[in-house]
Amino acid sequence: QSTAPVERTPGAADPAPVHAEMVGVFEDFGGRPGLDALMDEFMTILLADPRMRPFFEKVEHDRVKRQLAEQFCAILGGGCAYTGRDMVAAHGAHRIDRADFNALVEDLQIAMNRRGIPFRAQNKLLAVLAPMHREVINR
Ligand code: HEM
Repeated sequence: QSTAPVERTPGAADPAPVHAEMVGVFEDFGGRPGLDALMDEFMTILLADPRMRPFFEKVEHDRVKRQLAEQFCAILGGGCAYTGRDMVAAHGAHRIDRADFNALVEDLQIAMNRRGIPFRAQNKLLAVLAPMHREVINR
Protein backbone atom coordinates (compact mmCIF):
# COMPACT_ATOMS: atom_id res chain seq x y z
CA GLN A 1 0.00 0.00 0.00
CA SER A 2 1.40 3.36 -1.07
CA THR A 3 1.97 6.07 1.50
CA ALA A 4 2.92 8.64 -1.14
CA PRO A 5 1.38 12.08 -0.67
CA VAL A 6 -1.75 12.61 -2.75
CA GLU A 7 -1.71 15.50 -5.22
CA ARG A 8 -3.79 18.53 -4.26
CA THR A 9 -4.71 21.50 -6.33
CA PRO A 10 -2.01 24.07 -5.65
CA GLY A 11 -3.46 27.10 -3.88
CA ALA A 12 -2.30 30.32 -2.34
CA ALA A 13 -2.19 28.78 1.15
CA ASP A 14 -0.65 25.56 -0.23
CA PRO A 15 -1.27 23.27 2.76
CA ALA A 16 0.86 20.22 3.49
CA PRO A 17 0.10 17.29 1.16
CA VAL A 18 -2.43 14.75 2.44
CA HIS A 19 -0.90 11.35 3.05
CA ALA A 20 -2.70 8.48 1.37
CA GLU A 21 -3.76 6.84 4.66
CA MET A 22 -5.54 10.07 5.68
CA VAL A 23 -7.63 10.44 2.53
CA GLY A 24 -11.28 10.76 3.57
CA VAL A 25 -10.50 10.79 7.29
CA PHE A 26 -10.94 14.56 7.72
CA GLU A 27 -14.38 14.20 6.10
CA ASP A 28 -15.19 11.30 8.46
CA PHE A 29 -14.62 13.76 11.32
CA GLY A 30 -17.09 16.17 9.72
CA GLY A 31 -14.47 18.62 8.52
CA ARG A 32 -13.56 21.65 10.60
CA PRO A 33 -17.12 22.13 11.98
CA GLY A 34 -17.04 18.47 13.06
CA LEU A 35 -13.70 18.98 14.81
CA ASP A 36 -14.98 22.08 16.60
CA ALA A 37 -18.02 20.12 17.80
CA LEU A 38 -15.75 17.25 18.84
CA MET A 39 -13.67 19.61 20.98
CA ASP A 40 -16.79 20.95 22.73
CA GLU A 41 -17.71 17.36 23.58
CA PHE A 42 -14.13 16.46 24.55
CA MET A 43 -13.71 19.46 26.89
CA THR A 44 -17.07 18.71 28.54
CA ILE A 45 -15.93 15.13 29.19
CA LEU A 46 -12.48 16.21 30.44
CA LEU A 47 -14.01 18.64 32.93
CA ALA A 48 -16.43 15.98 34.19
CA ASP A 49 -13.62 13.44 34.68
CA PRO A 50 -12.05 13.74 38.15
CA ARG A 51 -8.75 12.46 36.70
CA MET A 52 -8.61 15.23 34.09
CA ARG A 53 -10.44 18.14 35.69
CA PRO A 54 -7.41 19.29 37.72
CA PHE A 55 -5.41 19.75 34.50
CA PHE A 56 -8.07 21.58 32.53
CA GLU A 57 -10.15 23.57 35.02
CA LYS A 58 -7.81 26.57 35.02
CA VAL A 59 -6.89 26.79 31.34
CA GLU A 60 -8.62 28.97 28.73
CA HIS A 61 -11.04 26.43 27.32
CA ASP A 62 -11.86 28.25 24.10
CA ARG A 63 -8.20 28.70 23.22
CA VAL A 64 -7.23 25.08 23.97
CA LYS A 65 -10.24 23.76 22.02
CA ARG A 66 -9.36 25.95 19.05
CA GLN A 67 -5.72 24.85 19.11
CA LEU A 68 -6.69 21.20 19.40
CA ALA A 69 -9.15 21.49 16.49
CA GLU A 70 -6.46 23.20 14.43
CA GLN A 71 -3.84 20.57 15.29
CA PHE A 72 -6.19 17.66 14.54
CA CYS A 73 -7.26 19.36 11.28
CA ALA A 74 -3.58 19.56 10.28
CA ILE A 75 -2.95 15.92 11.27
CA LEU A 76 -6.00 14.69 9.37
CA GLY A 77 -5.06 16.45 6.16
CA GLY A 78 -7.70 19.15 6.46
CA GLY A 79 -5.28 21.79 5.24
CA CYS A 80 -4.99 23.75 8.49
CA ALA A 81 -1.73 25.12 9.81
CA TYR A 82 -1.21 24.51 13.54
CA THR A 83 -0.33 27.79 15.24
CA GLY A 84 -0.07 26.61 18.88
CA ARG A 85 2.98 25.76 20.92
CA ASP A 86 4.95 22.56 20.39
CA MET A 87 3.92 19.63 22.61
CA VAL A 88 6.82 19.95 25.08
CA ALA A 89 6.21 23.67 25.63
CA ALA A 90 2.42 23.30 25.76
CA HIS A 91 2.60 20.70 28.55
CA GLY A 92 5.70 21.78 30.46
CA ALA A 93 3.73 23.64 33.13
CA HIS A 94 1.84 20.42 33.99
CA ARG A 95 3.16 17.21 35.54
CA ILE A 96 1.82 14.46 33.26
CA ASP A 97 2.44 10.72 33.61
CA ARG A 98 1.46 7.65 31.57
CA ALA A 99 -1.81 7.14 33.47
CA ASP A 100 -2.78 10.77 32.78
CA PHE A 101 -2.00 10.28 29.10
CA ASN A 102 -4.08 7.10 28.89
CA ALA A 103 -6.99 8.76 30.69
CA LEU A 104 -7.00 11.65 28.23
CA VAL A 105 -7.00 9.27 25.26
CA GLU A 106 -9.88 7.35 26.86
CA ASP A 107 -11.89 10.57 27.14
CA LEU A 108 -11.10 11.43 23.53
CA GLN A 109 -12.42 8.03 22.46
CA ILE A 110 -15.64 8.61 24.42
CA ALA A 111 -16.02 11.99 22.69
CA MET A 112 -15.40 10.47 19.24
CA ASN A 113 -17.94 7.70 19.92
CA ARG A 114 -20.55 10.25 21.04
CA ARG A 115 -19.95 12.17 17.81
CA GLY A 116 -20.42 8.98 15.79
CA ILE A 117 -16.99 9.11 14.18
CA PRO A 118 -16.25 5.83 12.38
CA PHE A 119 -13.93 3.49 14.26
CA ARG A 120 -11.51 3.30 11.34
CA ALA A 121 -11.15 7.10 11.26
CA GLN A 122 -10.69 7.21 15.05
CA ASN A 123 -7.83 4.73 14.77
CA LYS A 124 -6.09 6.77 12.07
CA LEU A 125 -5.99 9.75 14.42
CA LEU A 126 -5.02 7.71 17.49
CA ALA A 127 -2.11 6.15 15.57
CA VAL A 128 -0.64 9.63 15.06
CA LEU A 129 -1.33 10.78 18.63
CA ALA A 130 0.13 7.70 20.37
CA PRO A 131 3.84 8.45 19.71
CA MET A 132 3.32 12.00 20.98
CA HIS A 133 3.45 10.55 24.52
CA ARG A 134 7.22 11.10 24.30
CA GLU A 135 6.72 14.85 24.21
CA VAL A 136 3.69 15.09 26.50
CA ILE A 137 4.64 12.80 29.40
CA ASN A 138 7.17 14.56 31.61
CA ARG A 139 7.32 12.55 34.84
C1 HEM B 1 -1.36 13.09 22.22
C2 HEM B 1 -1.78 13.71 23.30
C3 HEM B 1 -2.00 15.19 23.39
C4 HEM B 1 -2.10 16.13 22.41
C5 HEM B 1 -2.05 15.93 20.91
C6 HEM B 1 -2.29 17.41 23.07
C7 HEM B 1 -2.45 18.62 22.40
C8 HEM B 1 -2.51 19.84 23.01
C9 HEM B 1 -2.56 21.12 22.34
C10 HEM B 1 -2.57 21.32 20.82
C11 HEM B 1 -2.61 22.09 23.27
C12 HEM B 1 -2.63 23.61 23.04
C13 HEM B 1 -1.21 24.08 22.80
C14 HEM B 1 -0.94 25.50 23.24
O1 HEM B 1 -1.31 25.85 24.36
O2 HEM B 1 -0.32 26.24 22.46
C15 HEM B 1 -2.60 21.43 24.56
C16 HEM B 1 -2.66 22.07 25.77
C17 HEM B 1 -2.87 21.44 26.96
N1 HEM B 1 -2.83 20.10 27.18
FE1 HEM B 1 -2.53 18.67 25.82
N2 HEM B 1 -2.29 17.22 24.42
C18 HEM B 1 -2.12 15.89 24.66
C19 HEM B 1 -2.06 15.29 25.89
C20 HEM B 1 -2.34 15.91 27.08
C21 HEM B 1 -2.41 15.24 28.37
C22 HEM B 1 -2.17 13.74 28.60
C23 HEM B 1 -2.73 16.20 29.29
C24 HEM B 1 -2.93 16.06 30.77
C25 HEM B 1 -3.43 15.02 31.32
C26 HEM B 1 -2.83 17.45 28.57
C27 HEM B 1 -3.13 18.66 29.16
C28 HEM B 1 -3.09 19.87 28.51
C29 HEM B 1 -3.32 21.14 29.19
C30 HEM B 1 -3.66 21.33 30.67
C31 HEM B 1 -3.18 22.13 28.21
C32 HEM B 1 -3.28 23.65 28.39
C33 HEM B 1 -1.90 24.16 28.65
C34 HEM B 1 -1.89 25.56 29.19
O3 HEM B 1 -2.40 26.44 28.54
O4 HEM B 1 -1.36 25.72 30.31
N3 HEM B 1 -2.59 17.23 27.25
N4 HEM B 1 -2.53 20.08 24.35
